[in-house]
Amino acid sequence: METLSHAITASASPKLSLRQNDNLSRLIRYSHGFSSLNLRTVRSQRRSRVFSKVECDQQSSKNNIDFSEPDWKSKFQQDFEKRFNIPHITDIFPDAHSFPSTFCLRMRTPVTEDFTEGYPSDEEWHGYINNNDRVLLKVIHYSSTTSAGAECIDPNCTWVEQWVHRAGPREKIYFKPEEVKAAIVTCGGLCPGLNDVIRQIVITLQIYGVKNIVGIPFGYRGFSDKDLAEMPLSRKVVQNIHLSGGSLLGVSRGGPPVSEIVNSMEERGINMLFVLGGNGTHAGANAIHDECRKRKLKVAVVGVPKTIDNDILLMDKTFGFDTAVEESQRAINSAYIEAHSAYHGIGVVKLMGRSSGFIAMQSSLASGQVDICLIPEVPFNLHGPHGVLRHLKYVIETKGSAVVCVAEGAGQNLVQKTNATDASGNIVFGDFGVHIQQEIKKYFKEIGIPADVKYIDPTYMIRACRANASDGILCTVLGQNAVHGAFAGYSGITVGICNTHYVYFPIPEVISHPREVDPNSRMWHRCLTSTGQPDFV
Ligand SMILES: Nc1ncnc2c1ncn2[C@@H]1O[C@H](COP(=O)(O)OP(=O)(O)OP(=O)(O)O)[C@@H](O)[C@H]1O
Ligand SMILES: O=P(O)(O)OC[C@H]1O[C@](O)(CO)[C@@H](O)[C@@H]1O
Ligand SMILES: [Mg+2]
Repeated sequence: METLSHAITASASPKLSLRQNDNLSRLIRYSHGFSSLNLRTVRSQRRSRVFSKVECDQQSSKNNIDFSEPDWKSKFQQDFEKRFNIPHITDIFPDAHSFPSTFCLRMRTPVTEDFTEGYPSDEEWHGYINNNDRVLLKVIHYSSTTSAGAECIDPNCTWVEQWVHRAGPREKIYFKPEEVKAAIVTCGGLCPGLNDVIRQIVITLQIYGVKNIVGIPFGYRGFSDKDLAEMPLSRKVVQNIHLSGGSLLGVSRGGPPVSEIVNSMEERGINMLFVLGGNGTHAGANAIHDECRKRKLKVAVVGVPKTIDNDILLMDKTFGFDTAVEESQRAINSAYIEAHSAYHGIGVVKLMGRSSGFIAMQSSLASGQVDICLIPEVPFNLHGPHGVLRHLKYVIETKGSAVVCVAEGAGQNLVQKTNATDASGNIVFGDFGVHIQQEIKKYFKEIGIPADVKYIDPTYMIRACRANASDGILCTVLGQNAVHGAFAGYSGITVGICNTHYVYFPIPEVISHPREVDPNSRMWHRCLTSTGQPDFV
């Protein structure tokens, strides 16, 4: 189905200025409420077309939204509620029994006995979340589509409350702890905090009374590779794992088809699966959830979004991102010291972030030492009167040294395509860091100004480390909430932080496309204010 946003971005007029790009991105957001879309397509097309209001109107009618109808807002909200409904076991097992929760913090001792005499509970305790509790997804009321970062639904930017489900322990649970076999799997690239999340999932499962907990080694591959044995997990095993980075279970890209994964889950008797990973992993988790439903299996599949790239939609941030930004400071500071101590020193730092520039933007903001920040979401020229190199010359002439921070995915139109993909099918990028370093050297040679260029690529150092305190807390809450969601009978969901509150999202809504830096957002504008860089097109 061609979605509204898709259609908006579907055709082209090459090379937009930063301001034009801003307009387009604002209007993409403008349509976002109605549809999901493939952002890979949008990103490549986003720079290629200016959007008109007439077209928006045309498209909105295509999507059965007529803003002139007096009740369009309630229709939108009903549609939103449907989209953000979180799948529940009772959807396929209407007669599924629920039980009083075994999760009760008033219990004096952890559950170690069998439940032969019934489940322990404390009727006085009121620490549960009501299933009807909701959290506001958007908290700003923009009065105009021209407001910075405006995310509008209709041309008047009408305030429309959008509610999502609050995460946390429920009073009724849909799994008997003694019948649960829970499995945890970590997929994709490494990310600070994976061990913290594994640890909290295990600890919380045990508090519910689950004894059969296993780790699946090396991502989805662990479901199919007969040489990889599942790892029994307990509080004792995970007690100190958060003190080091990486994943106790190991990670991998690629892996078996979904049907094989579900076959393996059936063979092993897994009825709760916790999946830690990024957008690819979540696409897999959702497919596993669908397959389990197709086979009428009473299984809860719950995701915990993991990515240093911060490219998962709708959440304040993903765990590991803060730590990656913090680690990046060392690279930027080294680049600054090298550049500052050299005659006409230029430090270039390349930071990870496959298709989203969040790490580069936030790291530049945090350091205060960056003069030019280049991210994939904002087009730029290297050469020409408004190009990066001309501005670099100006910085050298006025400040004596400069620091350039580039995101891994920036400037891909300027480097040779690799035509390679990794085991999961992700495109392997050309090395823009090396390219810009060479271009800077060439340019200064050509104009006859000496320049001492130092290139730093910290690569995996920003993610192969232990989570910082703030990520540690985030991981703790997300891990616990993942278990609460599974026991509450939800499946095909993921946990997130939304306006500082914790929520459950249906998986498809957070991965319909990778989240990107909005060039019209206040945060990008703040970054520009901080670096002092101009528009490079
Ligand atoms: N559309 C999909 N359907 C099913 N499985 C998928 C899909 N996309 C990716 N996967 C599987 O998910 C796993 C992880 O995917 P991927 O390597 O893209 O990492 P990711 O979860 O996006 O994390 P990262 O942020 O580190 O890239 C792989 O095992 C891959 O096979
Ligand atoms: O571990 P790999 O496959 O080299 O992955 C690198 C990619 O993973 C990430 O760290 C997370 O998606 C990206 O920033 C980076 O592009
Ligand atoms: Mg990914």
